[in-house]
Amino acid sequence: MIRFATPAEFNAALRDLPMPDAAARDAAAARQAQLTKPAGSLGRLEDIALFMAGWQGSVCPTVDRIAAVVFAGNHGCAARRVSAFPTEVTAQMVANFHDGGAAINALARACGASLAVVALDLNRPTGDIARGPAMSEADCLAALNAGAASLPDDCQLFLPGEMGIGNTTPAAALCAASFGGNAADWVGKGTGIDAAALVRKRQVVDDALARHRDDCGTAFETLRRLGGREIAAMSGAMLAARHRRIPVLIDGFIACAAMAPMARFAPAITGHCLAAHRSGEGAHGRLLDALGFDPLLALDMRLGEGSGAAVAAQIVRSALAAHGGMATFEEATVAGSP
Ligand SMILES: Cc1cc2ncn([C@H]3O[C@H](COP(=O)(O)O)[C@@H](O)[C@H]3O)c2cc1C
Ligand SMILES: O=C(O)c1cccnc1
Repeated sequence: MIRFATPAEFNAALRDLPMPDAAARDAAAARQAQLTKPAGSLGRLEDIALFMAGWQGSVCPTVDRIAAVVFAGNHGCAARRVSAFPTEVTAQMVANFHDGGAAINALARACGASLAVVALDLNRPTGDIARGPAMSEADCLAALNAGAASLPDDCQLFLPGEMGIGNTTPAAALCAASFGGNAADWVGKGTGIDAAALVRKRQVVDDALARHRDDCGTAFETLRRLGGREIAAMSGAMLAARHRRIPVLIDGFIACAAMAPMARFAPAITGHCLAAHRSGEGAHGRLLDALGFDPLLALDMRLGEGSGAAVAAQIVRSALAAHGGMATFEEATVAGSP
């Protein structure tokens, strides 16, 4: 199991990324060319099947074991009233996840995913990013490692999710530090804030950028200064997944923001990931573009929790069902192209 003992080890793990199995991908492409359909007629389902073949190292990849993990954390900057909801909701929603009543519970059940919940020090919010770093080195490493340790052993597709009142604020700051621009480019309405809260939220992000931007020289330092525990946990989990060649479906704005500092310093990190959807959060389209993702869905969801990833997992299942389950022209004695 991968573990990051120091910030340098985390940054180094980003430089040494395994690549997909090109031979398995080529074999899957050759099979696809034989299936009883016009070439390319299953569109992006065909791309998904090849993506999964490469990462699973198999001509007919399968996706029987899907794992969703929701990471939860609290944020110092939430005291600045940047969310439409109070911070107690984070812990209350964790209880709801355990009781099976949240959207991700229902959507994970629907796509056949297991669901685990990792609550990270909810009674100890991060530091206010407008005034100082979100986390100490030790706190940030602990969060990264909690994420890396959360991946089940035998998982074939990983769906990281998050819950943390206020977390679209650090997410916006991470985007600006990683890809440029300021609060006006990256701050959106989150849970549905009013105009006054939007002004406060932009101020927090601009203050945080003024304070930290020049010190964001590595992925670790960017996450430590501007992130949050559940965000760093998603980063650690997605990086650990790469080292185990487990493909990832990335959810909405916050999950993509967890990828942003890693992608800034190691653009190849996105290679084992598909973007599940474009969420309703205003800047998510811009973030997807910056990461080089073309999302599978656009359903105006803006929830988080991994909910969009769980919906998109059904598309991955369909892609592999077609790829593995269809007959070839020869098997079905259907005439191929002349
Ligand atoms: C009941 C409830 C359930 C949620 N599940 C996800 N979020 C989402 O909303 C939060 C981010 O928005 P903001 O930055 O505006 O606080 C995160 O917790 C995110 O996961 C929820 C929010 C609420 C209120
Ligand atoms: O895009 C998301 O995942 C999102 C947007 C708003 C609030 N919570 C999550």
